[in-house]
Amino acid sequence: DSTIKGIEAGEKYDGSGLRIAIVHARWNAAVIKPLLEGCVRKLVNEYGVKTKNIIIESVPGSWELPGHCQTLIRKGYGSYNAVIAIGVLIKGKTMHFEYISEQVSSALMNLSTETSTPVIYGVLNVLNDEQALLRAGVGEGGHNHGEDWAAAAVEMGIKTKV
Ligand SMILES: O=Nc1c(NC[C@H](O)[C@H](O)[C@H](O)CO)[nH]c(=O)[nH]c1=O
Repeated sequence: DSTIKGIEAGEKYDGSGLRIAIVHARWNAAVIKPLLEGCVRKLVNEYGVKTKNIIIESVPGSWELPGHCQTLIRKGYGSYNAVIAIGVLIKGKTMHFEYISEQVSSALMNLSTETSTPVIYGVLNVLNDEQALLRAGVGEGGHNHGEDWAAAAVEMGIKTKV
């Protein structure tokens, strides 16, 4: 899968010295659960990040992700090497999806560029449940994007470590 090769190109990263925060929404919990599990499993088993250095917090929905990531970065005084924001936006019958998705995406990007902490974009923007579950590794031919976000967090956490 080119996504995996693209993210994991380069040397094997040692995440044992990293401290990573994961902020996840609770909306669409059936998809959030495998994404979160896949992400943590990859951090620990593949990159050696210590479980005591993985801080996991939840927020009601994706709309709350940027604000809480900012709070953790500010409260942590730069002690997180990376923050992973996980959310699942599923298009409904209204324009709600577009308004949330657009704002959340740019807010997370701004947070990443305005602070010295890499903010990994772990928000699925999909049209239906089936698309969401496949991207959480559930179902035939699925791939768990939570694993990719873990790889990106470790790489960027190491590259920005002072
Ligand atoms: O509407 N759909 C979704 C959603 N709405 C709630 C929103 O993020 C926020 O929590 C509330 O508006 C309160 O501020 N949040 C999601 O993560 N996924 C969705 O698919």
